[in-house]
Amino acid sequence: MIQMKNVMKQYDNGVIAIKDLSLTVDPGEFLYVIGPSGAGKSTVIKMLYHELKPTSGSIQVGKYDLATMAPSDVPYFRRNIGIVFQDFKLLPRLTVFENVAYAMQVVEAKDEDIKPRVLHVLKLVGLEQKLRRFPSELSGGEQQRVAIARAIVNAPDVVIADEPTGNLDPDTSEGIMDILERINADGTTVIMATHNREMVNERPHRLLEIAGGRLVRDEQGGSYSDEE
Ligand SMILES: Nc1ncnc2c1ncn2[C@@H]1O[C@H](COP(=O)(O)OP(=O)(O)OP(=O)(O)O)[C@@H](O)[C@H]1O
Repeated sequence: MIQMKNVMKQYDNGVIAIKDLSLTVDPGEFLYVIGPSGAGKSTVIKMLYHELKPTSGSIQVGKYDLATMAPSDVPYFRRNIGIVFQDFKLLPRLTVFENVAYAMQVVEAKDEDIKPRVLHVLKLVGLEQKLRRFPSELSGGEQQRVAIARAIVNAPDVVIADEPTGNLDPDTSEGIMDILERINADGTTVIMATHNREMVNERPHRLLEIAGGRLVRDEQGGSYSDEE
């Protein structure tokens, strides 16, 4: 379902962030991407959702070849991928309900489908009581729940999360992980970059470690020790 082959990424300033990365992810996997600061984790994540293009090599996500995808295909590709950021990136002037509904409106979902689906995913993340709140009236954990609801509202095959618990305290992070694992248990592939050692060790999943722009470890249920 996801295949990266000999991917290299060089930024305009000459920095080679990813040197030669090959990787296959099967449908329904839960994958952590770990590594020290500057290792290239965000670069990989951004290439997977086509925010960045590889300088060379190929990336296949579902039926899309991201190196050659026509611009007109990008919205269709994005529909099938949910993205969660460390800083939530909610629209501040929209309510909880509207933030999630907006993700369906941009892919031109039918009006009559939007309300029931948005209510369903907000219930799934435990926010059915806060539909009319604005992001500024929510805790960080609640904002991240809205962001996850938004990421899954179009029923994507893949959810990609870049440090989703990076701004949250340990208890709140547990709640976010519970939700991501529940989504994964329903069949959605989850790919998550993280620095959170405890989380990785307490909830073992496939572990990819990147260092200096290369994949240095790919291990099912691997642990993340202090030396890394
Ligand atoms: N827009 C950019 N332009 C130039 N260089 C960049 C850019 N973004 C990242 N880099 C460089 O690419 C390398 C990899 O960065 P990346 O953000 O992918 O690392 P990371 O593993 O996600 O780090 P962190 O854990 O700190 O978020 C670093 O050397 C970084 O300085």
